[in-house]
Amino acid sequence: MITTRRLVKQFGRLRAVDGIDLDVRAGDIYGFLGANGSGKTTTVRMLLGLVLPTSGEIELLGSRMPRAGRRVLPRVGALIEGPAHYGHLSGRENLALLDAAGPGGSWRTRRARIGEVLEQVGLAGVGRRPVKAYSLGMRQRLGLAGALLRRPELLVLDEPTNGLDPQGITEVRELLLDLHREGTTVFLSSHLLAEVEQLCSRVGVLDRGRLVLQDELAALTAPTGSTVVHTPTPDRVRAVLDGRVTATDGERVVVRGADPAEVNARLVGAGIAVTALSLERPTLEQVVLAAAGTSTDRVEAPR
Ligand SMILES: Nc1ncnc2c1ncn2[C@@H]1O[C@H](COP(=O)(O)OP(=O)(O)OP(=O)(O)O)[C@@H](O)[C@H]1O
Repeated sequence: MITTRRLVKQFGRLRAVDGIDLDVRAGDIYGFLGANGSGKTTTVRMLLGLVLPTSGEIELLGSRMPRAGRRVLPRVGALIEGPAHYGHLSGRENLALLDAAGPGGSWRTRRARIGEVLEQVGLAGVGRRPVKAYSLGMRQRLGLAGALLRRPELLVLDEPTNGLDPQGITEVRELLLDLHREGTTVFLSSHLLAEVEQLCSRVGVLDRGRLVLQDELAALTAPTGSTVVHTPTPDRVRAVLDGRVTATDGERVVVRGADPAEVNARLVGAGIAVTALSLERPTLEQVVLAAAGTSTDRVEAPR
C-alpha cells in the first residue's frame, strides 16, 4: 500500500526525514509513531505528493509518487494536521464543495454520500451549522468525513485524534476499526504510545527523521519467556522457586519459564497464595525506548 526507499527530506541544514524505508501492507492499521518534530507530518506530506522529496522513492498503491498522483490519490483518503474548511459554510456544504472539486463520485449520489459520512463521524446532527461554530474536535471529525467521501482503499491520517476529548478519541478509534473491518488499510501518525498500542497491528517508530523500528505489534510485544506472578509473599516464592526468580517489585515477581500453569502448580502446592499470573511481555513503551534511546522520552507515555 505504501513503500518508500531511502526517502529523504532536507530543509536547509535540517534533515527532517532521513532515509526511511516504510512498508505498509494491505490490511494493516499502521501506527507511525514519533515525538513532535521527528518528521511525521513531513513524511505524510511527501506520501501524498504535497511536498517533493529531496531524494528517494515513494510507491502508493503500487504506483510511483508524485508522478501517479492524479490516478492514485482519488483512492486515498487523507487527513493532515489542521484540516482547512470554510467557516461561514456548514459542514454539509464544505463536504459538498470538497466532493465537487475532486474526481469521481456522481453529483446524483452526493447528498446521500455526504449524509453517510457525516453519520459515520458522528456529525449528522450538526451538519447544517456553520463550521466556525464547531469545536476543534468537530472540525477534526469533519476532516475525517472528507477523507471518507470516496470510500478510500487507504486512509492516511496525521494525528487524527488531535484536539478530541476522551469520548471523541474512543469514537474515532471505533470508526477506524469499523473501516478496517470493511477492508480499508489505515496509516496513522501519532505521538501517543497508548493510542498506537490499542489500535495498530503494525508499528513504525521515527526518531529524529530515522525509522528506528518497524514490525508487527504482536512480534514487538511477544512473550519474553518469563512468567509474572502476583503474590502477597514474594520472599516465599523466591525460596520455593530457587534461582528462577529474576526480578521482584512489591508483590510482582518475575519467574524464568513460560509455563504459568507449571509455576502456579508449584506455588499452590507449597501453600503460597497466587493473586494473578501471566506471561511477561514488554510494553510498547519499553520496546520504543530500547530502539530509540533517550530522545523518545518526548514520546508521550501511557498514563
Ligand atoms: N517547511 C519547512 N521548512 C523548514 N523546516 C521544516 C519545514 N517543515 C518542517 N520542518 C522541520 O522539520 C522537522 C520535522 O517536522 P514535522 O512537522 O515533519 O514533524 P512531526 O513529527 O510531524 O511533528 P509534529 O507532531 O509536531 O507535527 C521539524 O524540526 C520542523 O521544524
